[in-house]
Amino acid sequence: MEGLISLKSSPGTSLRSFPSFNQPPNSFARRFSMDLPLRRSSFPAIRAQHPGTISPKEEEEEDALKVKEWEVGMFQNEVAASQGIRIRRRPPTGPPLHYVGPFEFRLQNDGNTPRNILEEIVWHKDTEVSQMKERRPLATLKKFIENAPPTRDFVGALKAAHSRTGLPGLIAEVKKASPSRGILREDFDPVEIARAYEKGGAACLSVLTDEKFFKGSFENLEAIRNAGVQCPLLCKEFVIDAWQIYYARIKGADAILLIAAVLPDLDIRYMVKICKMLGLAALVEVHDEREMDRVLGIEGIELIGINNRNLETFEVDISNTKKLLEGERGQLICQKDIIVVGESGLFTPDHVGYVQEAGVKAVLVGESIVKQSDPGKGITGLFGRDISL
Ligand SMILES: O=C(O)c1ccccc1NCC(=O)[C@H](O)[C@H](O)COP(=O)(O)O
Repeated sequence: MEGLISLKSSPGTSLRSFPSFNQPPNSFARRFSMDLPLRRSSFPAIRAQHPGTISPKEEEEEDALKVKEWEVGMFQNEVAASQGIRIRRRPPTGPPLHYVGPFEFRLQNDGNTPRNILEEIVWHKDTEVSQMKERRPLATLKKFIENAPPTRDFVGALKAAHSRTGLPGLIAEVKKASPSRGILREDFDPVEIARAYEKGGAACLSVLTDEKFFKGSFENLEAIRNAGVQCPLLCKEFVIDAWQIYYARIKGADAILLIAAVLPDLDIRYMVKICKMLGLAALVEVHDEREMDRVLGIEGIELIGINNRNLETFEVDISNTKKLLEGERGQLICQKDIIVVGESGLFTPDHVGYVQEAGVKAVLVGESIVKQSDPGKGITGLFGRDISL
């Protein structure tokens, strides 16, 4: 457990028992992680419609639910840590003071400061997603899905491009900015860039939907889909909740990213199943051997991305792809017929050749092509030849 929690009773009050965070994770955590946000969402809505109609008892219930939700966050952190995941799902300081009633609540650890950029993104995402869920509950999303156009075959498009060109199939990224590089392109028109990529021979596109850190959006994803771009689309998000997968499907995604550095095994298993149910491909991203071994232990994975960028330090090293595909891991990947995508830091035909030699059948590239005045020609530069033919 991260640090110590001290609960001091205020004068004249007795100390209520507070659940231990070291209880084994069980259905409790799962139940709350799925149901709670939906139940919570009704409270603010009711309050908005009927101001002043929430009784003290209901308010107490709402607070109790928020406390439970915070406990779940702590469970999730513990489960994740046991799998070597360093990213904590939520800040360790817990719910605001009034949620714990009469107690003074303090954490004696490193407080609310994220340890690295990935953790900062995840903490922000947690707040963002709960707000989005309140505005559009899952039940509403499910209705939209019934009328959504069918998904396109993301993995099939990569395989077809690889067989056609003899080169890794390209997932070209529509990326305006990044935490490590800042703004990559000032005159950023997502649809124009997507069309240029398609014309340049990209098999699939990756569209960043995170607004705060990457200046992307779900509107960009939707606009590209509605513009008639044929390449299947990857929703490049920081998924922490199954709700986001449903939302991505509605906004036109054909595939979605799941990051092993953020998601415990059980979440990956569960989310991969949801993706299948919705007709989406899941690109499960790993960065080190431990993450690769965890993901290889999960049934039903068709697509693994090896990120050459360490998302905690920004360090990029393309030899990471080779390292993770050597020996038994590479053999197991072949046996399981998994397509591997080499991600990040690819700028030249030599780089592409290097990761292809290591065993990838696809590459995911952003910076080197999005920065070119004609991103389609950027693709020709990246591969050393025109791959649209
Ligand atoms: O790109 C970043 O700075 C970054 C920081 C923190 C988390 C994720 C980040 N990038 C996501 C990606 O991995 C890349 O957008 C993608 O692989 C393309 O990389 P590149 O070709 O190097 O732009």
